[in-house]
Amino acid sequence: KKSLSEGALRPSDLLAQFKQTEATTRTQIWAAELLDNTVDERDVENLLQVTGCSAELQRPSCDSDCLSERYRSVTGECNNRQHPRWGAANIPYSRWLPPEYEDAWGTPRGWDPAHTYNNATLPPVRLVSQDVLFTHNDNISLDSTLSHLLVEWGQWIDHDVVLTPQSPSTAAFRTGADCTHTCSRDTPCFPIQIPLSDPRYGVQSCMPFFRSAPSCVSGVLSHRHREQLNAITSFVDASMVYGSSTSLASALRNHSSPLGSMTLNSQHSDQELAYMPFLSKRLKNTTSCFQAGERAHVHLGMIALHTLFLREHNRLVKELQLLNPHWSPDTLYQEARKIIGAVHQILTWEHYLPRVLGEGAMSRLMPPYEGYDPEVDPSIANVFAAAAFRFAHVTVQPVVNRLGPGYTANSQHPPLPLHHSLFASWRVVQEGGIDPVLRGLLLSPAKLQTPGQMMVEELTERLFQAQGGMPLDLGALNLQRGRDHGLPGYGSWRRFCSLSVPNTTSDLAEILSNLTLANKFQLLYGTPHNIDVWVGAISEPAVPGGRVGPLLSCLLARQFRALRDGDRFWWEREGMFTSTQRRNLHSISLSRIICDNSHITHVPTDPFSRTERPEDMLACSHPLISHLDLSPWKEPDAGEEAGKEDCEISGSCVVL
Ligand code: HEM
Ligand SMILES: [Ca+2]
Repeated sequence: KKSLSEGALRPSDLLAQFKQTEATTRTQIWAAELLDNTVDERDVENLLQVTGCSAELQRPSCDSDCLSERYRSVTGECNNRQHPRWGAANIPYSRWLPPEYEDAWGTPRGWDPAHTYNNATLPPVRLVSQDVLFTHNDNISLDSTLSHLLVEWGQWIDHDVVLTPQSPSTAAFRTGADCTHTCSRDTPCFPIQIPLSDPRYGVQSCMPFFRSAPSCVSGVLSHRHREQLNAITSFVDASMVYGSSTSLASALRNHSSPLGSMTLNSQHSDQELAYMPFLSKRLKNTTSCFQAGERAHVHLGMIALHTLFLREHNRLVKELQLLNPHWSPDTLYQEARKIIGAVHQILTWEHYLPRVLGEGAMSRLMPPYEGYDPEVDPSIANVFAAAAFRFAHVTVQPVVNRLGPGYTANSQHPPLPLHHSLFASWRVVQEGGIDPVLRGLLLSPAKLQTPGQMMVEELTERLFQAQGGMPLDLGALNLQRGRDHGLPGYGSWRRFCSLSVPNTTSDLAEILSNLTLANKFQLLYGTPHNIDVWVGAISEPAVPGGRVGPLLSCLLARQFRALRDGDRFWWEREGMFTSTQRRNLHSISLSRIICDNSHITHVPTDPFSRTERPEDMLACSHPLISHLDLSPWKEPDAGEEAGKEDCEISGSCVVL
């Protein structure tokens, strides 16, 4: 706690930590960066052979035994047998539209402030953030029907499907300038200029920004432009719990457990319930951080969900072992992982997406499941990672509410400004465990996105401030990231989605149903075509029953549909689960998972809906908070395990 107040880490260090990747990814991006800075084509050929790029560029070989039919690989490789890298960790994002960089190769949009697009220059991103996004913390409207847990679920799923590594170099390649200090654009530094009108002007001349690392395919001569990389599996497979690399998955497992359990924290517990283990390496000068498959310690909401699912895994393996005492630790681990993966797909598609997209858009853009389609590429699209799925940044509350038993305020864990909840594992350990955070998420409403109330100042003015140093601005980062990735402007994406393309301010005012906002955009950008896609998309009024406009519903639905139809291990696919197992899984609820893995005794029937009063919560024993009945997982006596042995040894397959 003490060291946190000493200003030990700068906000940009924390952002780098936020994007921390594993050794496999790091080797690959170092190699890709080396390639990116190699001028001689013959050297490129040689480097491709010898550097960490070979892992990305070679085709993996896929097993065809029955285990590979039954369980996903950790890395996502071979999910699609014809295209074994589709959806896997450490592959480039797919492109739905070709990139529009400032040059043919990969210079970000807005690199040269005088460069024109459609006869207009691009405004500094910080100016857009100040003029369009900035909202005082107390000037927000609350969502009348959705809980803040729904918002957190979005970020949780984001951590399942997207992780863009930033450049591992901290100094400019050409000049050696330190990216955290320089105001010159020199790759990988792409600093965010502070405009004259900015309250920060005079205090700070630039906000540091590191470009996302290039992927190795950028070095392949036939490819011809820069691509960014996804370090984790794109599938909704709970990779943030289990890891996206075999080494991390193995490190997170307790190998001495006969149950196939996950490793737990050996130093602390939450009134007898487990915590995640600590990272073996500490961030410089800070208290310990939790470790999981992915970004476990970034803020209290994520820590709570990570802890919940870690406990749920260990609860499931125990139950499964009681039903099938003959199962090996590996089988128990894999079966629990498979159930947890299915739970994530069900909660996301059945409970989360309909609220975000609205029932109408959901049924139009996400028709009923018709089976696995090996022609569908489930890889994450660049525009989804760098823009579309960031929509929920404008629905985040500025305060993290923490509540005691009975959903009452408690001085041991008071409400926290959001920036005090980031990188604060110690608060969970020292201030009451995960229960107060979960209760806060269940009882707090989401922030409502409105044209005059976009992103709270906790995020635009105080991001990663806790440790001192000049804070970052999440709105500016999102915009700069889109330019760094060469995302085409708003108009191109409207066209891509077969929506009308605004040419004038009045066209835009009609689409946005807001003349003031359209005028602001006109002043900033000069033309609707150039509006950065993220800010244009979040400015559209929501579709009926949803929380995003038409452009976002198109982009989000397209991605989630591909994640469903292109996943060979989709939970509803014939043969994945028996029909009784499927039926039981379908009735799972996040409230039940909270009841089973915390000390919380009362929960809402529907935890993504807003609950106004603690009295509206139901006791965990209430029949509406239904249990997941695991009896269909019981195998008919010993014969089946023999089948599993067969499966592992001879490759013959037994349907569970
Ligand atoms: C407490 C709330 C949140 C904080 C503090 C936060 C913070 C951040 C930060 C610092 C980044 C990296 C920005 C960059 O350098 O480009 C980021 C990226 C992102 N965020 Fe959030 N976020 C929050 C909530 C959410 C939610 C609710 C969602 C979605 C529903 C979301 C989706 C994303 C996505 C998709 C990315 C891109 C990730 C990547 O490419 O690696 N975030 N967020
Ligand atoms: Ca995943």
